[in-house]
Amino acid sequence: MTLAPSTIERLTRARGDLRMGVPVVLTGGGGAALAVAVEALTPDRLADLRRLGSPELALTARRAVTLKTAAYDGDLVRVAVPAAAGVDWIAALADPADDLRVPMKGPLRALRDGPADLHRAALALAKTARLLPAAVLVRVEQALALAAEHGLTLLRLDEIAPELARLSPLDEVVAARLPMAAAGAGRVHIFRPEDGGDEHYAIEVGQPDRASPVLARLHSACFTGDVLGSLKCDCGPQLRAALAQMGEEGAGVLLYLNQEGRGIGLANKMRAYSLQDQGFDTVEANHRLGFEDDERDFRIGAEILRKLGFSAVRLLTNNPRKVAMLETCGLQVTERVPLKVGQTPQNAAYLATKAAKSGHLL
Ligand SMILES: Nc1nc2c(ncn2[C@@H]2O[C@H](COP(=O)(O)OP(=O)(O)OP(=O)(O)O)[C@@H](O)[C@H]2O)c(=O)[nH]1
Ligand SMILES: [Zn+2]
Repeated sequence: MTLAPSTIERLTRARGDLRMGVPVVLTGGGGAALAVAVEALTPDRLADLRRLGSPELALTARRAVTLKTAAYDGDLVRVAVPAAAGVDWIAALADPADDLRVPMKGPLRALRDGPADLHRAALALAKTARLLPAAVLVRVEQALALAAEHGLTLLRLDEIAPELARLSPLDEVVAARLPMAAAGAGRVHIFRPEDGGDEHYAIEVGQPDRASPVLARLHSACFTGDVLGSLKCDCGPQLRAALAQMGEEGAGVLLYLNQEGRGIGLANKMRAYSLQDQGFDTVEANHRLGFEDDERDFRIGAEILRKLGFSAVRLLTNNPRKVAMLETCGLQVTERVPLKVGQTPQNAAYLATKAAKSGHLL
């Protein structure tokens, strides 16, 4: 009988739990803790956690810079949650929305004793659940009994670490013909990751020859640009120009990767936009939220290309990192084809920041 969920299945379940505000039990390094995502933390849950121990707030080192708190654990900080602090106090540390209005959040007591592995895992899970990278943890003794009694998902660090590091296998679910304005002979393939993550799409134009380099674009989802015609970025015009060029050449492959907001999700991207309205640039906004500039996993694109039988590409991009990552993943990039469309007065500063800070070629 193998009815019990596997590690990958429990990981998927844990992401759902975190999004709903349900605690997840993490064990490893000789200890155990209950973790709740800050974004979904309610006063009742916080009170329940306090009955078990002293809550600690885990934030990334990026967020710690804005809070002017030393990140003793390198990539993260553990802040002691005072007895009088409520959900609002915790949320204000995790979410930069009110940083400018309420700049003084301290004094904060950053913890430095003991390992931070459980906190690190909680932050990794929150990120993959597309939540703010912030979690409240309470150390517990009887982790197994607690999980069993309350029906909580239990994850052992040694079993989830390899899963979090590796690329989840992607399976093609279905493919169907799709005539498009830009390219009549289109075919859409849907790929589904086994870890319950977002599906990704491949749009094949014509019948590209697998024996020679294919004109390819790895396009990250941008709901605001692709669908709404946002003037803040150049995504929509890039998407249409790439399909048009494939249509003109009669062959190509466009991957539409659901890595909205450079991998932070649409809600967090909108939080970043709101910070941009306060005067921060695209990179600073990500950092204030606690993210890296770019949280995308480019291995996904490489894997889908390989699954479709492609080993060499002419890549439509202005981003040298995409070229480098594809090559690291074993795909040959015979040519970088520039894609310069969609410049507007509203996105000039955004594109200049990408060139100055993220190495994009103007
Ligand atoms: N976090 C964040 N994401 C943004 C912002 N503006 C656009 N994006 C996202 O940035 C990504 C842009 O994707 P791409 O156009 O494929 O990638 P790129 O790195 O710009 O490279 P090329 O377009 O290939 O040159 C999309 O996922 C957008 O949703 C922003 O201000 N903040
Ligand atoms: Zn965009």
